[in-house]
Amino acid sequence: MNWNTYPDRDLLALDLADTLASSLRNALARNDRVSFAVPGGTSPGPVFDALSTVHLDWDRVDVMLTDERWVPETSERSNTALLRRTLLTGPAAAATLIPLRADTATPEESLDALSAAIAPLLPIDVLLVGMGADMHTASLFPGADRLEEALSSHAPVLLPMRAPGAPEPRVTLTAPVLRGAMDTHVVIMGAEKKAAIEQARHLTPAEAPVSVLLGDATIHYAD
Ligand SMILES: O=C1O[C@H](COP(=O)(O)O)[C@@H](O)[C@H](O)[C@H]1O
Repeated sequence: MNWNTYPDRDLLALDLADTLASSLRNALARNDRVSFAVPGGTSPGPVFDALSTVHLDWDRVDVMLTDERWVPETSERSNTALLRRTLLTGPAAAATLIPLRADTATPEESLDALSAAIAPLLPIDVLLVGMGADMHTASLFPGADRLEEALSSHAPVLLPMRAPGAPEPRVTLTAPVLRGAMDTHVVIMGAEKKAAIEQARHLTPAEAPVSVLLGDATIHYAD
């Protein structure tokens, strides 16, 4: 894995937005349409703010989340709402959002329809993921009920996930989908996450799910 360490979080956001824009442009030069998978949570907002202002052929970009919490968009925990607020605005509003949430009581009821929309867009051209201090990435949490299935090389595109560390059910892209991305970036902030990601390399995927995609990834870090 390669490290990019930034003097502060503002510079990280600007520089990472620039890096992602270059990667998207390169992919757009090769393909009619490009898939771009992004995390939710607290870390990526400023990156999305910066990236949303960049001019590129957003109308040829399919944007999807790496994972979603099974909450309505009115919830402050909705990753989709974060995306609409921060990334899918300005020039980037021309991108197509591929939903990871539908209006059913459980993720299981919508899984087939959500998966069918994602499958034709694989492999992911440009992937940005976040990571929790517990070394989860997307919604691949240590101790989650379907983690073993999601880490398998035969895993389906998308799985529901429930975990002790997650207050609501989730849906998540699985390990083979994340690992198959053409260009992978990880955004982390704070010393606790830096120590966690360094430790993750020496642990099993079940203990440290983020380790499955660190091989070719670039880590973007600021304190
Ligand atoms: O719950 C989630 O957590 C991770 C990490 O989020 P952060 O708030 O620690 O930055 C995130 O990557 C994932 O997409 C999200 O659903």
